[in-house]
Amino acid sequence: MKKAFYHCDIFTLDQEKIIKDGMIITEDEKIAYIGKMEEERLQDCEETYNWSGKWVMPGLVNSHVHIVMNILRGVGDDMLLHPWLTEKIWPLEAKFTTDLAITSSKAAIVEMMKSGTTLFNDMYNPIGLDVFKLYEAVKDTGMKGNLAYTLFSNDKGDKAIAKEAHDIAQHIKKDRSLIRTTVAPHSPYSCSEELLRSSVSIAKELDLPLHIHVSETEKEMNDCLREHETTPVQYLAELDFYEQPTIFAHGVVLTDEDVALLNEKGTSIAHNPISNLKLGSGVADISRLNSAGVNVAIATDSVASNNNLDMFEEMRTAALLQKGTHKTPEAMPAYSMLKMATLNGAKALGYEDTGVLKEGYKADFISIDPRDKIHLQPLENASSHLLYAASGKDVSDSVINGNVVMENRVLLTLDEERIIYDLNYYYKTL
Ligand SMILES: CSC[C@H]1O[C@@H](n2cnc3c(O)ncnc32)[C@H](O)[C@@H]1O
Ligand SMILES: [Zn+2]
Repeated sequence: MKKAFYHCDIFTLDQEKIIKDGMIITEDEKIAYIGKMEEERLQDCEETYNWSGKWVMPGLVNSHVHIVMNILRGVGDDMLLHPWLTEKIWPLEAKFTTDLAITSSKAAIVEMMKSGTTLFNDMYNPIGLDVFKLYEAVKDTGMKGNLAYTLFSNDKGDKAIAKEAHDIAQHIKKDRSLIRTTVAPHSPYSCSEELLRSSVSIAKELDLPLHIHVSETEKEMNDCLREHETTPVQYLAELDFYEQPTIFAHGVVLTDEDVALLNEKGTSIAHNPISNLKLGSGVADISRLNSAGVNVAIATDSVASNNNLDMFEEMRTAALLQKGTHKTPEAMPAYSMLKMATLNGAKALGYEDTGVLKEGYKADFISIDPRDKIHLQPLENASSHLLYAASGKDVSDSVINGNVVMENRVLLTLDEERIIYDLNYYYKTL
C-alpha cells in the first residue's frame, strides 16, 4: 500500500541539509520516495497525510531500556546502583506476575511511542513470568525492537536459565515479527563464568547480538579487578564475548586499553547519561569513545533510574554533559548527537535499514508540529531546536515500518487510558 506524507520539512539525517516543503511516499514498510513536494505523486497513493508545517525526522532509537520496569517509576530515588538493585528493585521484581509485566511493558511502549522512539533495545527480568505470553503482548503493539530475556545466576541453576533463554530467543527469531531479540546476560558481576560462556554459545548458535550492562560504576571496576585481575571489558574478552556483535550498556568507567579493545572489536556502547547521573555512577566520556571510533548510541535505561523514556531529554543531557566536562562546546556537535540517537542506535542493534530517511530504508519516522509552540520559535532555527529545545511531548505523529501508530498524539494500536488504569491497579499489588 502506498502512503504520502507531504508539505513537511524533512531532516533526513542522511545529509545535514533539510528538504523544505518535502514529501515522503511509503510503499508497504519502506520509503519509496523522499524529496521535494510533487503534487502528481499523490495520485496513486491510497492514504495521504497533509503534514503542512510539520518537521519530520527519523524515529529515535532507545538502545537500552527495561520496559517491564515502567511500574517502578519513583521507587528507590536517591540511592547508589548496588543498594538500589538489591534492596529496592530486585525484591519488587520478584513479585511481578505476567499480567503486571505485560501492563508495565505496554505502558513503556506508550511512553516511547508518544515521545518519538520507533526502535528499542530491551532487557527484561524473566523471574516468575510466562515469557512467551509477554512476547506475544509486546509483538501486538506495532512497536519495533529487541526484547531480551535477562540471564542472572540464581537458585534455578545456570543450565536451566540458559535453556529457557535459548528457547525464547529461538522462538522470537523464528517468528520474524517486528520484535527481534538479543542474548542478554545481566552483567559480569551477576552471572557466573559458566553462564557468561553459555550466553556466548547461544548467541553464536542463533546468530544474535549480545547485550549486557558493563563498567557502570567504580565499584564494579574495583570488584572485577580484585576478583578477576582485569577490567570488566577485558574479562569479557577472555570469555569470547566479542565474537558476536555486542552492545554494552553504560561504559562509564573505562581504561584506555578498554576503549581500544571496544574499537578493535566493533562493540557498541549504549550511553545512559540521566540514569548514570541519577544513580550517582558518573559521566561516561563518550567524546573519547567517539574519537577512538567506537559506535556510541543513546539510551534511557528504565524509568526507575531516569525517570522517563524521553529520548529528546536524553540527547540534550548527553550533549551538554560532554561540553561541560570537556570544557569545550565542540566536544559534542548537535549533528553528531542526533546521529547517535538514530543511525548509531540502529547500527548497534543490528538494524541496517533504519536510522536515516532514505529511499529503500524502512519507513520509521516522526513529526513535530512547531507552529503553536512558543519554545520552538523562531521556526528558522529548526535543526538546533530538535536537539536543544524540543521534548518528547512535542512529537505529533509516528510511523513505524510504514504503519501510522500515532496521529496527532493519539495512539492507534494501544489503549492508553486502559493501560494507565491497569498500571495503577497492579502497583497496589506490589
Ligand atoms: C528489567 S531486566 C534486567 C535487570 O536489570 C536491572 N537493572 C535496571 N537498571 C539497571 C542498571 O542501571 N544497572 C544494572 N542493572 C539494572 C533490573 O532491575 C532488572 O532486574
Ligand atoms: Zn539497564
